[in-house]
Amino acid sequence: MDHVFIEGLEIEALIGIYDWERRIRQPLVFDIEMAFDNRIPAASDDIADTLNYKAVSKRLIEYVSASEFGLVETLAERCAAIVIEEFNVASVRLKLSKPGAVRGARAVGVQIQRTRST
Ligand SMILES: Nc1nc2c(c(=O)[nH]1)N=C([C@H](O)[C@@H](O)CO)CN2
Repeated sequence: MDHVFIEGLEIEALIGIYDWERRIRQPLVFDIEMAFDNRIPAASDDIADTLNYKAVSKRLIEYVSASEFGLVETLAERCAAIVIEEFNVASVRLKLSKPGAVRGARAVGVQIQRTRST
């Protein structure tokens, strides 16, 4: 299966379980891999036939910027659902990193894989 990917998409959000985290915005980084048959846009050379990574990025920036969840698990799940439902993607792997959240670690976070239920 082919994929369309978005790597290192940085978005600031209000996220975290501690009081101090509810008062600031923190950078989050998304790495997203979406299953898609790229043979159709490759044959037509038409952007309308693609899974448009710019459109997906724009939608996630809008959603994540306005979100206020406590856990990265919750935000990752909602973002995967947006990709599957709004962009008709059959399967998505999404890694959500929270850089600098834990002293000594470059980043912490979650990685999930979700498949559309038919
Ligand atoms: N599995 C998780 N562990 C932790 C989370 C989380 O969202 N998922 N969040 C925190 C704090 O908000 C942390 O990021 C602040 O340093 C701790 N553990």
